[in-house]
Amino acid sequence: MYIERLVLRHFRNYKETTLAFAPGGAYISGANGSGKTNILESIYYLANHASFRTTRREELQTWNVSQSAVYALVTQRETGRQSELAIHLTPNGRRLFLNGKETRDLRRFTSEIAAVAFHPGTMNVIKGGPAGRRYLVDRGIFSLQPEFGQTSQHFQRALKQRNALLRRNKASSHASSLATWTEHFIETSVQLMLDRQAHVERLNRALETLVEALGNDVGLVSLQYQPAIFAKCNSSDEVLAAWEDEKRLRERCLMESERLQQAEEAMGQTLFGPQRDDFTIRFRGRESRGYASQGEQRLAAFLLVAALAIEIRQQRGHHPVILLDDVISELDARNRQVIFDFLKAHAFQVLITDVEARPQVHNLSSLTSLHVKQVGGWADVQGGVDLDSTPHDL
Ligand SMILES: Nc1ncnc2c1ncn2[C@@H]1O[C@H](COP(=O)(O)OP(=O)(O)OP(=O)(O)O)[C@@H](O)[C@H]1O
Repeated sequence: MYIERLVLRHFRNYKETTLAFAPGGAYISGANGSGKTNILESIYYLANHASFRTTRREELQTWNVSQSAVYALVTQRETGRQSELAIHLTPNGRRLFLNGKETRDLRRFTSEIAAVAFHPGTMNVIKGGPAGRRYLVDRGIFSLQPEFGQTSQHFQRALKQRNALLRRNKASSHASSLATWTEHFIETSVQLMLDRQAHVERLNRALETLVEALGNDVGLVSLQYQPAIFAKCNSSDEVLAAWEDEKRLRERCLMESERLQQAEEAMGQTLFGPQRDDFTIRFRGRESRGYASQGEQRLAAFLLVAALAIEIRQQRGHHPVILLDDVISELDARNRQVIFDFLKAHAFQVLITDVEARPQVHNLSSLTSLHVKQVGGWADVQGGVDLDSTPHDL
């Protein structure tokens, strides 16, 4: 799919702006702070219902404004079918609209649009702590299976409830409700872990194919899932057996809950489960955080995003939009070439931001040029596809 038209209404520093994009995408230039990333963020938000730089929805809305919206007219490349998607941000939450009608069917909505982003924060998956890696994996699963949102919500609720119980002092009813919530927590944990494991296996297969197709000795990137419940387990046979039998995974969780019971009661929080999981990212067979150079780490992080894009295309049947924020100037010529080779090999729509307008320098002539500047505190966009060539009222 590609975005043909995008309307931003009171989204960050956009008051009321309509943009038209070519199927190949756009090279968006502008000074620091002009509003380039805001365009990419709005598309990512529409597709993923989350921003890649904040968890606070209010931050996306123009300061002191209570109603904001992002609209997109998207075209499915394969069939030419068009649909109109919108997210309204209100003080009571977000509302989704598909072809002008409000919908709560997240699966139907997200089947129309997909987007992946590579931005400065993506590097946290390698340089930062486990939370960033869990986020990368969980968001990846959500992009492929929107129903994963429910799995994750059920798990978070069970964790919150169990933590609340652990914090309360021991009453006679406490033990039985803790046992009930432990059982529920383990049930939701096992589902989450199985989804994570399946996603890692899928991504590793995609990475292998991707790296082979790119050739030129790019270097293999792979992920290894490290569930916290196995941290004290010395037998790899036991770990393998647990992945093959859900019952054993449950038993392992229960063993951990018993082992950590006293510590949990003393600290008033859950000390086992997937909220403590981690993933190892390997580049050329070695742990990338410790061994890979800055450039190699950047390349590894990009390849993880690219593999997800390929998986989305394969599983959902359409091409996601690729959002590259502020990363081109950070790469050396060789790594840049890897990215451009990847983009050339697939018919993705790509939006690239850069402080300077230099699509020709990078041989990206299929992209139209947009330039963003601030006028009176608002973003103003010049250039791009002629709006009259896509006559639609959004
Ligand atoms: N909620 C908001 N309401 C109004 N303006 C906002 C809001 N959030 C951010 N801004 C403004 O948006 C601008 C930042 O936009 P953006 O992050 O897209 O910049 P950029 O062009 O990508 O910059 P850089 O090149 O530095 O990455 C800043 O001027 C900031 O003050």
